[in-house]
Amino acid sequence: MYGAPHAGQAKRMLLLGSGELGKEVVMEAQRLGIETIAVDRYADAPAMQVAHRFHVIDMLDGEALRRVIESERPDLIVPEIEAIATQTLVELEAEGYKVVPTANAARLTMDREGIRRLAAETLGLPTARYAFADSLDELKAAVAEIGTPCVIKPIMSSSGKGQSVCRTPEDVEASWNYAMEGGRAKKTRVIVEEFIRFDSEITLLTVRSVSGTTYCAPIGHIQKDGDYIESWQPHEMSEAQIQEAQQIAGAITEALGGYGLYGVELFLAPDRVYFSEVSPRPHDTGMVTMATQDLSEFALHVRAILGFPVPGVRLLTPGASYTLKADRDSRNFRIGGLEEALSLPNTQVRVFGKPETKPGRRMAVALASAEQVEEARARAKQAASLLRIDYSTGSGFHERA
Ligand SMILES: Nc1ncnc2c1ncn2[C@@H]1O[C@H](COP(=O)(O)OP(=O)(O)OP(=O)(O)O)[C@@H](O)[C@H]1O
Ligand SMILES: NCC(=O)N[C@@H]1O[C@H](COP(=O)([O-])[O-])[C@@H](O)[C@H]1O
Ligand SMILES: [Mg+2]
Repeated sequence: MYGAPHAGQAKRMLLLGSGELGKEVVMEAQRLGIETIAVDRYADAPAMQVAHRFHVIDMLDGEALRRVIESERPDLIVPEIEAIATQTLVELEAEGYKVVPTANAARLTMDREGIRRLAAETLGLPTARYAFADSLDELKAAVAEIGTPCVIKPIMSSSGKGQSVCRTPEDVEASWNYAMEGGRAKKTRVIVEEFIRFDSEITLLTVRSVSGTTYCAPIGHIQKDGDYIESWQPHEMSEAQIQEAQQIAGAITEALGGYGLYGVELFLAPDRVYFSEVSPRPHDTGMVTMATQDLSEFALHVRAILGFPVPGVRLLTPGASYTLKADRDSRNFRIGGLEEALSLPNTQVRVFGKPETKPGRRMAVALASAEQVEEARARAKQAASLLRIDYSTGSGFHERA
């Protein structure tokens, strides 16, 4: 039981990170009458535009994080990105705050080392071979140990930022420099991973709730430069592969605990399924569920974290998503082509409302459903290709249509 938003007995949810995924979480929470507070490092972030109120802080600053949380006293703290002062979340949880799914899950997934060591060393799950390095010299030694090609990533980054494939020992320095520019936190540590030649890769959305653990139909996806551009559901897999994937997802999510939706990333290789990483929150490739499932990944997350039942998830139709990305820096742009994109049957568009473009920044996504996955993929791709970003060289003032 809880009261109305803004009333004394409201249930308050505070999001740490306010991107496109958080925006949908806020909207789903509001459907259940929750008071929502969005936090991020910049103003006008997508979730801030739909939340009851917002705060702009550096979420890696533990003191600033504590101040905001103590001033809002939320019932639920919902991490939406990785780069947060997670040690402060661990302390706040010990003081009685509820962190979703748990503060430890946020802490372990914040850097690639925590989650990789848990998966590979504690749980014995199959992963790419890996090593860590804190300097260029250490990286050279790590690459020699793992061999080339290998993938080099800052331990704290997401959406492929700072990630590169190192094909020969001569590439190591360029990979190191790229990682140093791309990491989100001021950390110099990187992970080197064996390059896995997989047939395909999937996200297995896994929901932990009072009703137990439920798996969504597998989502296939394609990544470019470490960031997703296209996803579809269901991804065709053998029964044996599905069993293997669910076993891995069950093991890692049980170890992280709590209630909520997890996005478990897996590589499907001819000989086995590899664990790659896991988000203790809705996943970008899972945006497709807005077009395919009775409950989207966002609705599922909200239900689970509020302690409500999730008796099951139904896949209503095959579907696909395709992203629209910017290619340059601008604060003065317009997104167009919705008339054309939406003229395609069974197509939807989400425009995130980010105030600024950057090279590679995801600004919108096209969603489509169809009787067959391939048809949905073609339709989502076509819809996204009809969307466009116009970069005005005009006055710098917002133009109002
Ligand atoms: N060891 C590997 N072998 C082969 N490909 C890899 C490897 N590691 C990563 N990749 C490719 O790069 C993509 C992004 O890697 P990863 O998920 O680790 O990065 P990320 O920055 O955490 O991305 P996101 O935040 O979008 O999940 C993977 O989905 C996969 O396509
Ligand atoms: N792969 C993780 C992911 O997709 N996260 C989503 O992107 C936002 C950051 O976008 P930005 O970098 O464009 O601000 C995050 O806030 C989250 O919604
Ligand atoms: Mg990933």
